[in-house]
Amino acid sequence: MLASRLESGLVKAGAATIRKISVHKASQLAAVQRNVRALVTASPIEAVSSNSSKLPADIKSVLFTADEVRDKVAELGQQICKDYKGKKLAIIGVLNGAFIFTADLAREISKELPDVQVDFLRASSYGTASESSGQVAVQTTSDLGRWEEFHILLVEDIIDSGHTLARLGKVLSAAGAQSVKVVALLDKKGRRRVEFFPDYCGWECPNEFVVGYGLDFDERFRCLPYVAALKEEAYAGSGH
Ligand SMILES: O=P(O)(O)OC[C@H]1O[C@H](OP(=O)(O)OP(=O)(O)O)[C@H](O)[C@@H]1O
Ligand code: HPA
Repeated sequence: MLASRLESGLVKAGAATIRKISVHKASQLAAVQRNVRALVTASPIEAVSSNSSKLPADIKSVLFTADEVRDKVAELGQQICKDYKGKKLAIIGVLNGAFIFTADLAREISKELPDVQVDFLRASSYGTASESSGQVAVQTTSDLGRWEEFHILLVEDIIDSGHTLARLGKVLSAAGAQSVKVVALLDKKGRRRVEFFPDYCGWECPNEFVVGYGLDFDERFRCLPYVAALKEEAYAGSGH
């Protein structure tokens, strides 16, 4: 009798424990499912940018988040589509810094203007320093004469001293395109050495050395999904 009461007590206690465990497991499972869903639906960009504790050591702060950059690129793309409707448009990205901006902008523009053509040229004046040398080395990837019937939009990540775009303007106007305009994601107006005004601009940029979304310091940080200010100590002595 005692044994059977004990047994039934244990069975009841066991059932309650199992119920408790299953409720606990179910809520744990739901939490895991929620996390997995969030990871699957969030782009890698959102996953990184929403967690500021994951900023790389040399990064001071995020100036423009991945979401803000995406919205800005969409806005610029829509404006460009309106302005170039019915025209033969070629967008030419300035390597290396504008490689991500050019790719994103091209996809945005091609929603409305599917015949937009894309090319790149390389311009470099900084080397491993953070101050422009003023000597802009330009390399084209194709014969610029092919753009004679096109309206060209140069795509830049940032305008700083203005040396790069002043030089590229001269190179491209010699190519005989229908028109040459410039879209820059960032404009550091306060640092101009040569007068230059972009036709389209994402944001005015504070006087900080910025990296991410294509922009580098000494070839680092280009693939960050946001635009961030570098800590001064990271570039101290390099001239900025
Ligand atoms: O207005 P400026 O003073 O000329 O500076 C702007 C240019 O400087 C950077 O390029 P960089 O020469 O560093 O080469 P990169 O694009 O390969 O990083 C940037 O990507 C712009 O192209
Ligand atoms: N960051 C990266 N590249 C640059 C900058 C900057 O602030 N200014 C000019 N080239």
